[in-house]
Amino acid sequence: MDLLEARGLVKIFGKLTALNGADLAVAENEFHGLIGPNGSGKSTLMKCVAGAEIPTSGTVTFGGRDISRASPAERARAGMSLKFQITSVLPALTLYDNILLALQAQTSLPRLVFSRTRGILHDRAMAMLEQFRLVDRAADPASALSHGQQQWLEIAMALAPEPKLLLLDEPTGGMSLEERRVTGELLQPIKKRCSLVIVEHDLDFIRDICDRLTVLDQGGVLDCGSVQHIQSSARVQEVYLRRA
Ligand SMILES: Nc1ncnc2c1ncn2[C@@H]1O[C@H](COP(=O)(O)OP(=O)(O)OP(=O)(O)O)[C@@H](O)[C@H]1O
Repeated sequence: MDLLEARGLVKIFGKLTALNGADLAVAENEFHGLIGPNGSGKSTLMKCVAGAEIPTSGTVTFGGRDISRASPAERARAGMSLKFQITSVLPALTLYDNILLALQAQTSLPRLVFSRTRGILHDRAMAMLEQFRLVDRAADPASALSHGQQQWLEIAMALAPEPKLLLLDEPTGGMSLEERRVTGELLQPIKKRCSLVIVEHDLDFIRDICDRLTVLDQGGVLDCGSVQHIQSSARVQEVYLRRA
C-alpha cells in the first residue's frame, strides 16, 4: 500500500478547472517529482494533498486513512509537512532559535517545563543545523543567511516534526547552480526517514534526486513512472516540445 494516494482529484476555481481528475501515488521512502508546464496544476495538487485547498471531488488517503476533508493541522499531526506553510523563518531570531521553535511546536508545554526535554531539544537542534551545514551560523540571525541557506533552514524546520511525508514546492527557486547541487545532497539522507513530493521546474535537479515522476498537463496526469520511463515517454516529449 502506498503512503499517499490521491485519486481523481478535481479542483474548479470559478470557471477554471485547475485539476481534472489527477492521481498521485507515493510509496514510503520514495522521492516523487511533480513536473509539468506552467499552469498545469502542480501547486494546486500539492495544496489539495496538504489541505490548503479542498478538492471539488476526489480523495486523498494518507497511511491508509481518508484525509480528503481533514484540516492542514490534522494532516500535519498525521505526519505531513509542507515547507512555507506550516513553518516559516523568523528573520530576527537566530538560526538556533528558529529550529528550536520548530522543535518545540511538537512538544507539549508540561513536557517542556517538567522534563529534561530542553536538553534533548538542544541536541536535536544542533544535529539538524549540522545536517543542513548551518551549524557555524547557529548564533546568527536568520536574516543574515543567503537565499539558499534560508531555504535549507526552512527545510530543516519542516523536518523538525519528523514527518512521514515532506512536501516541497519549488525549493530551488532563485538558487545558484552550486546551491541547487548542495540542496540535492542535503535532501538525499532524509530518504531513510520519510517520503518526498517535490515540485520543480529544474528538470536536471529533479531527475537526479527522484525515484519516480508524475507529469501533469492541463490538470491531468500525462504520464507517471520511473525517471527513465518519463525520459523516454513520447507523450511527455511532445508536451515539452510543444511548449518550448
Ligand atoms: N486560488 C486560485 N484561484 C483561481 N485560479 C487559480 C487559483 N490557484 C490556481 N489557479 C489557476 O489554476 C491553474 C493551475 O495553477 P497551478 O498554480 O496549480 O499550476 P502550476 O502547474 O503550479 O503552475 P506554475 O508552474 O506556473 O507554478 C492556473 O490556471 C492558475 O491560474
